[in-house]
Amino acid sequence: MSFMEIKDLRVHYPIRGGFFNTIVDHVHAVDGINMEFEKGKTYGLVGESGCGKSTTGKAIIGLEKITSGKIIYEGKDVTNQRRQRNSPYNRDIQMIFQDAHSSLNPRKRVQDILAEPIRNFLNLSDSEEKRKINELLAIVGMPEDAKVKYPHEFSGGQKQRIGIARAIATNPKLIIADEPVSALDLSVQAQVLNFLKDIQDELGLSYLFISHDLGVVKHMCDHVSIMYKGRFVESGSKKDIYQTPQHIYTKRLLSAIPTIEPSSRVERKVERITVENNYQLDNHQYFDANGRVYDLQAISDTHEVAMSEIKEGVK
Ligand SMILES: Nc1ncnc2c1ncn2[C@@H]1O[C@H](COP(=O)(O)OP(=O)(O)OP(=O)(O)O)[C@@H](O)[C@H]1O
Repeated sequence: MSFMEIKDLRVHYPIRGGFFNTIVDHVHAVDGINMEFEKGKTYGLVGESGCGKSTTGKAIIGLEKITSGKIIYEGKDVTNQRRQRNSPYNRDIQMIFQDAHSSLNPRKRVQDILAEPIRNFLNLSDSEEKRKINELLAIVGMPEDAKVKYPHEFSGGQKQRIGIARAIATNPKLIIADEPVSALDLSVQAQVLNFLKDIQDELGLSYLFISHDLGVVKHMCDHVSIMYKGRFVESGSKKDIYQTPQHIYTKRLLSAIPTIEPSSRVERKVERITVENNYQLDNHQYFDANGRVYDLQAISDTHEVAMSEIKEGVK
């Protein structure tokens, strides 16, 4: 049973120009997407830079204006309530950002950063608030004395943990995680991802996990939507998307995931020999002796994808 539905969501940004700075066109950043969220599940949103992932997340939480479409939360249309301070929707849907540093107020101590959502949404006494702050720090694995420090006194991974503590302060149902680990070192990435999974089980959270990295999404998500130019080209369970992708764009994205599996490394080497026997057209394409053009990203990976990318070419 889903607790939230996104229906035909569109966010179009006006492009202004001309002498009078009038609207001359629109960027269709999000162009008619549908989603459903169930408790305790993680939903991946994947696609290349500029395809509309962040705009989707921001529109859902209310940081971006929606051009059309609806958000139904627990059976109610909340599309126009998203920006209302202190609404149940604002309490239950939280967000964590790629850049934990700039999302934390540098002038506030950790205890004040964490107290803000608590004061906005939970009616606690001073002593209960202090207890809640200690509890949040313990959940995210930070020592109690962290609360008297400022954000700049922490490492990137620790700052992201503080961002997560702030997001879970209101006991949310859904956390929108926009590239939450892409600014972190690889070893810290794994720690934060595993930690997000642990608290998901403990707190019964759902995530909308936004990333350009299909490897990370595979590790985290139950359901995946592939976004291209504001639309979903394909959506399905993790198994569907990774084992039997249908859309050529999904196949291309999958073929670009680096692999450390020895058998795949041999396959790549064979492909590279094939590439060397062809002629390079530019940085992105090769053509073979018959004048057929291959996409570089595709040809450097599995043969199956390379074949499906063949186009009529110019020799
Ligand atoms: N405020 C804005 N005004 C006009 N266009 C915008 C605005 N914000 C985003 N866009 C455009 O909307 C499109 C989608 O942007 P968005 O940031 O959602 O992409 P993304 O998939 O999250 O990319 P990235 O992974 O690089 O963050 C892009 O073409 C972007 O240039």
